Amino acid sequence: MTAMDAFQDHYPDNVAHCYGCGRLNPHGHQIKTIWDGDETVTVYQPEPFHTSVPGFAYGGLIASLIDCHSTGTAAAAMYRQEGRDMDSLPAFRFVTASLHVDFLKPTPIDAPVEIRGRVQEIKGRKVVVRTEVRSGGVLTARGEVVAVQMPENFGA
Ligand SMILES: CCCCCCCC/C=C\CCCCCCCC(=O)SCCNC(=O)CCNC(=O)[C@H](O)C(C)(C)COP(=O)(O)OP(=O)(O)OC[C@H]1O[C@@H](n2cnc3c(N)ncnc32)[C@H](O)[C@@H]1OP(=O)(O)O
Repeated sequence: MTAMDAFQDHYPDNVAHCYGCGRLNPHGHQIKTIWDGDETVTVYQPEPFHTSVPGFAYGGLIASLIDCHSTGTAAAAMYRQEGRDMDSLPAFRFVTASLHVDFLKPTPIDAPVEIRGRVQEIKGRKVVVRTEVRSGGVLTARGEVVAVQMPENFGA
């Protein structure tokens, strides 16, 4: 893979339909996340229909971006820890066990948001990711996600 490939571009087709991050979901956000040193970065431009209070983004959008940025970060961190290529099998599939968001300031809707994540902990099947959301360089939200490798019997 090249340095600019997004993590989500490597998700196998059968897990590429997520509303937040699936490249095969035409109605979804289709976020793209890359490494920047030890941090991960996603940049996303909200649309006018993501409005909460006019001029500002809906909190659910911000939570969704944090969520999928973090599950992607969790998968990428596992590959990095094991020194594996992101296209190698078996794939590390992560789902969200816990999503915590602090909304610090309103997030403007008319400017790109930048989400940066750092891996806080990797333990067994669990990865904890801390994220910060900025608009125009201003910190507007913080998140913490517990991502867990999807069990074989997921949804059973
Ligand atoms: C970059 C490379 C790319 C290559 C390819 C990659 C492949 C693709 C990758 C990705 C695909 C895309 C996927 C997108 C996903 C987007 C996000 C979503 O919207 S996901 C939908 C919403 N989430 C659910 O529906 C989960 C429902 N919950 C469950 O199924 C279970 O509760 C699950 C799997 C999350 C955990 O259940 P257990 O039985 O497997 O896990 P236990 O053994 O209990 O816990 C493991 C560890 O996690 C902690 N944990 C579990 N639940 C927790 C919670 N709620 N809060 C805090 N910690 C929790 C536990 O304390 C434990 O940690 P301790 O080992 O003790 O340190």
